[in-house]
Amino acid sequence: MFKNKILLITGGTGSFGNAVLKRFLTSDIKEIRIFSRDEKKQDDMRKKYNDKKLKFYLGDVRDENSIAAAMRGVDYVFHAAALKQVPSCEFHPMQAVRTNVLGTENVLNGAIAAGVKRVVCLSTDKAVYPINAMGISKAMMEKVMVAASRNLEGTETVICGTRYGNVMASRGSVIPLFIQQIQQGKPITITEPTMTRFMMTLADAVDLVLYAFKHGNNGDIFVQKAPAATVETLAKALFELMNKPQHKIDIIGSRHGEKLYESLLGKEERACAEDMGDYFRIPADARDLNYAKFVEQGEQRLTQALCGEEYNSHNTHRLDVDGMKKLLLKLDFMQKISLGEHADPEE
Ligand SMILES: O=c1ccn([C@@H]2O[C@H](COP(=O)(O)OP(=O)(O)O[C@H]3O[C@H](CO)[C@H](O)[C@H](O)[C@H]3O)[C@@H](O)[C@H]2O)c(=O)[nH]1
Repeated sequence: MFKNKILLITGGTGSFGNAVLKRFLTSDIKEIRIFSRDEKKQDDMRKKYNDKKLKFYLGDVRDENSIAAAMRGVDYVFHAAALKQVPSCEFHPMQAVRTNVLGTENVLNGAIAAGVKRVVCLSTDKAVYPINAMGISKAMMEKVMVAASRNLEGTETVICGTRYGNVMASRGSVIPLFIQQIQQGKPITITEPTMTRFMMTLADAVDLVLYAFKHGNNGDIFVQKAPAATVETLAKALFELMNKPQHKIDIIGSRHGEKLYESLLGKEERACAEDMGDYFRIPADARDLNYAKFVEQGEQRLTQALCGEEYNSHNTHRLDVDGMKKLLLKLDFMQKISLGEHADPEE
């Protein structure tokens, strides 16, 4: 199916890039281009995979020229390059704008100019009703993506997106942190016990992007249905899996730009979203910029949406401690930890 095809992954040295390319390396794809600004990680990947299908492109999504060079001949793009850390974006919001918003514009322009067939842009639940700079910049990224998708008549390009929640056990996230604290005999630091987060594995995130890749129409955003848990439930599940039921907890209060729960679909979006079983598809609003529709006429369906319910980590399926343990044990990382072995966070 991928014979003679070339895939470009922006931000390809990150955990998503590593996970997705493992799936493609075993396909009949001709070439996978890893585009990133991290020379050291590229070098590590080159050695680790040692595969002729992999080509490395040093560049930055902020730099159009570097994108143009990498895009030549490309068929598909997964756009994963982003500044993702909430705290650092909070202190440097213009850096988030440059990479997440303007960088996306550059990637899309480059892809359209090069005649790329499909582009999937990766977004996050933090882009829904955003309150922090990272989420705001990703919400703008989605708007840039949807707007670009409206101007593709006469081209071969399809541009769509995905939104996913926290990736369980990703580097720097709460699961490896709690595990380290437990292993070191230190109290675990809970921000707010009732705070909920969607629980997704890295494999789920890759599946979602591949689903969007196969099924996406111009301007669609795909969301995976996922369970959620409170931080307290997560902590108890880890205590039980690590045989430390009485481990001490410190409550530290929430951090910069944090929400009590995350939303994967706003209520306005949920009313328009198509339920596809494991996924929701949010189609782009197909109306044109006819001002009368916005100002004088309105639309019944959208008015109803204002009274609807969003899809968030408080109202999705809620995991109890046993459910959380089961999900955690799906991760190789967690299986090793529960056996007392060393394990690195999910790549
Ligand atoms: O010491 C801690 C750290 C976190 N948490 C809580 O654990 C949950 C998850 O925290 P993470 O830090 O794992 O994830 P966040 O939801 O805060 O978001 C993180 O993951 C995102 C991607 O999903 C981005 O990378 C973001 O920058 C990064 O902060 C949150 O409720 C948080 O308050 C604690 O209770 N104690």
